[in-house]
Parts: sequence; structure tokens; C-alpha cells
Amino acid sequence: MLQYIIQIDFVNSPGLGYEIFRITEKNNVDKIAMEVIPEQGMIIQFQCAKEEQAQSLVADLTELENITAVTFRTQMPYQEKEIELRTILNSVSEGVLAINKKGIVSHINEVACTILGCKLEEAIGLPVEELVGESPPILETLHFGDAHRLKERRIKRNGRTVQFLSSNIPIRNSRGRIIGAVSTIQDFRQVEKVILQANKSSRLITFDDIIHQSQQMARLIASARAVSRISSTVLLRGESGTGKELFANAIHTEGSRRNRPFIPINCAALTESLLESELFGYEEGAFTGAVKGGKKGLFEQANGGTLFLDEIGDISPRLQVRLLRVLQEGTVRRVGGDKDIRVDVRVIAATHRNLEEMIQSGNFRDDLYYRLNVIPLTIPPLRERKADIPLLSQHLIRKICAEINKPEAHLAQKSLELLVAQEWPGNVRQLENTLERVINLIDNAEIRPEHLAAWTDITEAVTLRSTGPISKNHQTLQVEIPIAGDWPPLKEIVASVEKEIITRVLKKHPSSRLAGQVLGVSNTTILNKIKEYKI
Ligand SMILES: Nc1ncnc2c1ncn2[C@@H]1O[C@H](COP(=O)(O)OP(=O)(O)OP(=O)(O)O)[C@@H](O)[C@H]1O
Repeated sequence: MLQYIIQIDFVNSPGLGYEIFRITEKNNVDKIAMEVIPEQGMIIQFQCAKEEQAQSLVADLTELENITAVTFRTQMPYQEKEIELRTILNSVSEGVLAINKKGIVSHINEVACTILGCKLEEAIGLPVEELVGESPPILETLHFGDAHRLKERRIKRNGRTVQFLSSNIPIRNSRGRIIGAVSTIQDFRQVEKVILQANKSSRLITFDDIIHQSQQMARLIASARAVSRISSTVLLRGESGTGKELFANAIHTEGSRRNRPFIPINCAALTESLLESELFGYEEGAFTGAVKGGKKGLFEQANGGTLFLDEIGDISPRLQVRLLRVLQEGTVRRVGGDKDIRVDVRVIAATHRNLEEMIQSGNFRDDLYYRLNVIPLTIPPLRERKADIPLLSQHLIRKICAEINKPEAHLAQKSLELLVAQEWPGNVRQLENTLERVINLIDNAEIRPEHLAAWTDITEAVTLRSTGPISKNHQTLQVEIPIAGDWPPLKEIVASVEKEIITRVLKKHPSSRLAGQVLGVSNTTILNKIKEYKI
């Protein structure tokens, strides 16, 4: 049998439905489904033995007065809607499962199938208990209309334990009668991961978490430890990614406020008015969108604990005045409020900016600076404490591999040397990001120089030691030539060495004639090389 779908467009007229019905009978086609689009037309799905029957049916229908068009279609409207709905369901990140009023699965998306370990085609049409176990909460929702949130379930399916959280709501028709129920499903392992993550980030950070080997860091940590015992304001200075937040956190944890909140806020990440309401809170009706009953600001929330004001150099002059008042008087006033609320908060501020220059240029208040700068601690950039790089790299590799469930990787000696040789303008954060990128991309456990060259800007540098004319007075010369993977042509290596030597000699003998004499070449050769190498 052949199957067809035709769409008949018409202008509504009495008896037309009957006429269409009569013509289908006349052509001896077997109707399977019919859908009417009010005031517009009708779609019929039918089967017949020969193609000619379908052609004849279309021709007969087209002859009818009031029928404006007859066209073949590939799908019934309900099938198109079904595809649209399936696409929508599959675009959400949670599992979705719907049942009809008999408790039969009518819809299920791919995420739900993955969580429940079933196939989509098999699941649709099954009584829901067969999918989610005996007496599931979704049936209570269907029978009694109760909505549930995050009900935990553990079932056995195909010999494995499936654990998930489900939230259920009833589906009601326009008269309020329950005609089905829908459940959203979350994989318990994913939820656990989020909980672990949240716990991890709220884990107390101590000075033991600050990995170091350099003398500078050892001295800095000793000072910070001493500072943690008192409640004075601390100003942490250092380039971005040097570990200012880590220090702030450790100072809080190792002090007497450890059982009270440590609240970090990045002052550069919010607009002036948002930062103001975040820090100081607001009273009900202070502005459009203000929450009913008002809201406590971070100073109030951190009461008894520590507020970490990161990027303090970025706050506006108006907020600088407000902050100064809190530091001077120990009270905050909510936006739109008239009461001063006493708070006991230790402030640790941090910045990578040059506050002294900002004071000079009128962008930072000097009175606030003195209030904040009670105990200044400066974290050196990573390039000034290269001794930390080996241990830090090892620590970061272990941390990254654990996070992505990969066996622990290690650095080849040459790779470690390359990491140590870098300048790291983004400091520890940049080192961490670099290692993370490489670890994600390599298949083996050893991080080799070519991996660094392929996926980062880090390339092997060839160090040439010259024992030529300059070594006469026991000097050595090192020339760095970057190579990304393969060796550069010899001509380029020679040119780099030549350029470096001429530059050095010219520094000591700043005339082409003298430099030529030292290097045993003519004045013109030196002048040509200066031009060629743009020295
Ligand atoms: N000594 C260290 N030992 C272990 N991890 C470190 C160390 N220093 C920094 N990190 C890690 O490097 C990343 C950046 O550190 P952090 O956020 O504390 O820097 P920051 O100076 O506050 O940066 P920014 O100024 O950009 O906010 C974090 O993941 C942190 O855990």
C-alpha cells in the first residue's frame, strides 16, 4: 500500500466536508488520519494501492468549487508539532519526562533517557513505573495534584543502580482537571559534583595552601601569619594572578575570625550603583527593583568576619567617601536609609594598581589610602621568584589532573626549564591556565616541550655560547633564538648571533669605526649591518 498526505485549502461553504468525503470514497482510498485547520482547510493522510488513485483524487478535489488548492505534504501537522516539541525538549540540560492521565510515558528527552539508561523509542508508551520504579512520586502528582521538588530516587535498572533527583508538576486542562504530569530529572552524580564544588570552595584556606619555595614568599607568609592574629586593615599589593585572594583567605582563616564569614567581592566587576547596594545594602523602596523589606549589604553580612575588597583601586570617588566613613566610624548606612548600623568587619583590600600614582593624579583619596594601608603586604610577581615555579607547577598539575579525572601528568625536564624561563605576566593564574590547556590536550602523561610549543606561546629557546672574540676577557655571550618545533634556517641563527654581537660591541664602543676595529671588519660592514638588523 502507498501512503500519502494531502492538504486541501478551501473557502468555507456548507456541505463541502461531505463532498470531500464522497470523493475520497469514490477514488477508493483508505483514510488514516484527518486534521482540520478551521476556516482554512483540511489535511488527510490516506493509503491506496496505486499512485493513479492518489492523482485522480487530487484532480477530482481540485475541480470542486470553493477548493482553492490541493497539495501533497510530507507530514501531518501533529507530526511537525511533535518534532518541534522533541527539539525543544532535547535542547534543555535537564531530563524531562511527561506522562498522560493513565500514567503512560508520552514524552521523554535524550537527557532523561541517558540518566535512566533507556532508549527513547522503548520508553514512550511504557507505564511510568517501568521506567522509574514502583510508586514513583510523579504518580502521586498525577493522582493528587501535589507538586514535588528534588525528590531523591534510587532504582535498579539493567543491573545497575540509578540515582536521580526528580521534581514533578501536574498538567491541567483549561478546566483545571489533571490530564498528566511532567517530571524534570537531574543526575545525582552531577548534583553531587556541584555540592562537592561548593564545599571545596568553602573549604578553609590556610597558609599551607600557598605553595612556595622562594625566600621572598617564605618571608611574606611569615609576616602575613603575624598579621592574621590582629584585626588591622591589610592592603595586599601585587600583579593580577599573584595570589592576593589566596593570601586574604589564609589571613582570615588563621585569625580569630575563622568561624565567621569571609566574603570576597571584586570591586571592578560591578557598576558603581550595584557595588554600592551590594556593599552597603538598601532599604525597601530605595530604588526601582529594590527587594521588599530591603537587603543587608556585604558589610552587614560579614559582621564578625572579613570582607575582601579586591581591585579597590577601581572604586569611584563617591564610593571611596562612603568606604572611608565605614572604616573611620565602624558603621554603615544602607542606600535610602537614615540609620547608622554598627558593624565589626575586618577589611582586607587588594589592588594591582599604583595607588600612589592614582593619588597624585587625583583618582584615589589619600585619606582612604592611609586607612587601608595600615599593613601593606606586597606579593612579588612570579618572574621575580622563579624558585617557586617547579613546586607550583607540580602542585597545579596534580590539582588539574584530579579535577578532570586524568592520571597525574609530569613535566619533562626541558619543559620545566622552559616554564621557569618564561616571564608570566599573568602570574600563577597564567601558569595554571597554560598547564590546564596542555593537560587537556595531551594523550600521554609526559608534558614535552613540543606540547608547550604546539598549544601555548612557549617555544624552545636555543642558547648559543660564543667563545669568539668577546671571550678574550672571559666574557661569555648568550643569544636566545626562539624555535617553534623545528630548527630555523642556519642563516637566521647566524643573523641573530651577528645582531646580538654587534649590538653588544656598539654599546661599549658607540661608533661604527671602533666597533669594526674590535670585530675585525670594516666601518662600512658595521654600518650595513646596523641598517640590515635595524640596530
Ligand atoms: N602560591 C600559590 N599556591 C597555589 N596556588 C596559587 C598560588 N598563588 C596563586 N595561586 C592560584 O592562582 C590563581 C590566582 O590566584 P588569586 O585569585 O589569589 O590571585 P589574585 O592576585 O587575587 O588575582 P586578581 O588580582 O586577578 O584577582 C588561583 O587559582 C590561586 O589558587
